[in-house]
Amino acid sequence: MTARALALDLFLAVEGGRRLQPTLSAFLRRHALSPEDRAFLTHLAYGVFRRLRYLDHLLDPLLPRPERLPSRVRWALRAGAFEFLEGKAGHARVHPWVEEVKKTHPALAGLANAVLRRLALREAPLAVRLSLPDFLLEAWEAFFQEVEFAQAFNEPAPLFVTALGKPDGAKDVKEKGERGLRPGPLPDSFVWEGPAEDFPALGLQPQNPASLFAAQLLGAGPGEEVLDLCGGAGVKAAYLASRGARVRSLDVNARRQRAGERTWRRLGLEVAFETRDLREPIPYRADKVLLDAPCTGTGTFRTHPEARYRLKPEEVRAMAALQTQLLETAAQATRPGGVLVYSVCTLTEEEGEGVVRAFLERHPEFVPEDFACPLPLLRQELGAYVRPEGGLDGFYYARLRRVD
Ligand SMILES: C[S@@+](CC[C@H](N)C(=O)[O-])C[C@H]1O[C@@H](n2cnc3c(N)ncnc32)[C@H](O)[C@@H]1O
Repeated sequence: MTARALALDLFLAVEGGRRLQPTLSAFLRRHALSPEDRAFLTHLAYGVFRRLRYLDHLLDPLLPRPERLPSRVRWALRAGAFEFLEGKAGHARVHPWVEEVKKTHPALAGLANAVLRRLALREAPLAVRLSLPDFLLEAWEAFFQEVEFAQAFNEPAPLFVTALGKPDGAKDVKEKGERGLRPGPLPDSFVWEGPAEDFPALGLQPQNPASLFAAQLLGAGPGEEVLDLCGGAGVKAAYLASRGARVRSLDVNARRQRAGERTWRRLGLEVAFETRDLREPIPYRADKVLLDAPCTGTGTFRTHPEARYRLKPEEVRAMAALQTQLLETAAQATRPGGVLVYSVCTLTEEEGEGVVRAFLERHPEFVPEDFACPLPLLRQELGAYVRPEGGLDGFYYARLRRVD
């Protein structure tokens, strides 16, 4: 099977509701592709979904009824249009996609050929050029007073890894420099320049620096007790444990927790996992509490490009309501004098400052603390929003101290 045929299968699977990243990983595991084909399939998959709205904008005027075209043919045209945007020469991009169309819809091969040859750049509104939902771009313009940062969601990112293992793991990793590691934007964060490896065997964990900073912001020292709420597979918990904290990680998803537990055990890290729905109060208290809440994920549109076409405005409100409930549990679990860090990998006002502002009005026993963030920021007023540039995910953090 050609990489192009696999790409079309992948596009159809994602159109059918599957998530791009795990589906692509499964395809790469299942099919024996050459390194060049693996790279091509990956590039095509992310590229097409990152530019989908603009690709349709280029194609639609050339198609009498785009919505009536068989899906597989439409995806072949989108992929051909993506290669056009990338500047690939006509013969190298048109013929292979026409051949793919011929295999399943021979009667449409002529149309595909004509459309791919006639492609031309067209003016488009900003949301179309960036392939983002109108409502989100409007909200960002109003809240951040700019939207240029969103261009970065369509650019590839380096692979960031965090050094785990012993508290001096970063030093060990620097000594492994010959493997192609260079320093990232935070302590213990590195850029991995080689092909993917068995990272836990190297004491490394793939992790975006913006995600790592949420754990670092907690400021948990060796021996300190930490509650990691909505801990998932415990990526942040593992980092905190590697720095000597005693971590209890709670999440409603037992499957995720089991996967994390296996990984962290290999690294010799101890994290106490417990499965709980955190909309209910919990019987634990700690001086350091991290709530890395579920969210709409708009800050991770680079790695989950399909999510932008699925997001509905009402989901932002629904997530903010859930985050508000989870924050109540986190507040109860924070001891007087303790620190509560709230983080989300999204850039909406409602799920960031909105949730925290309403929380502070209900809870005068908490005050927001200023903090320095070494990552580039979009806004720092009540908490901070990370600018998603240079491969960083967009994140929001607030650091709250319980002062009663
Ligand atoms: C942003 S992810 C957490 C990622 C994790 N902290 C990490 O660093 O890998 C949000 C998590 O919230 C969990 N979650 C969603 N609703 C929940 C609930 N009602 N109670 C507990 N956990 C919940 C999800 O299962 C998911 O793992």
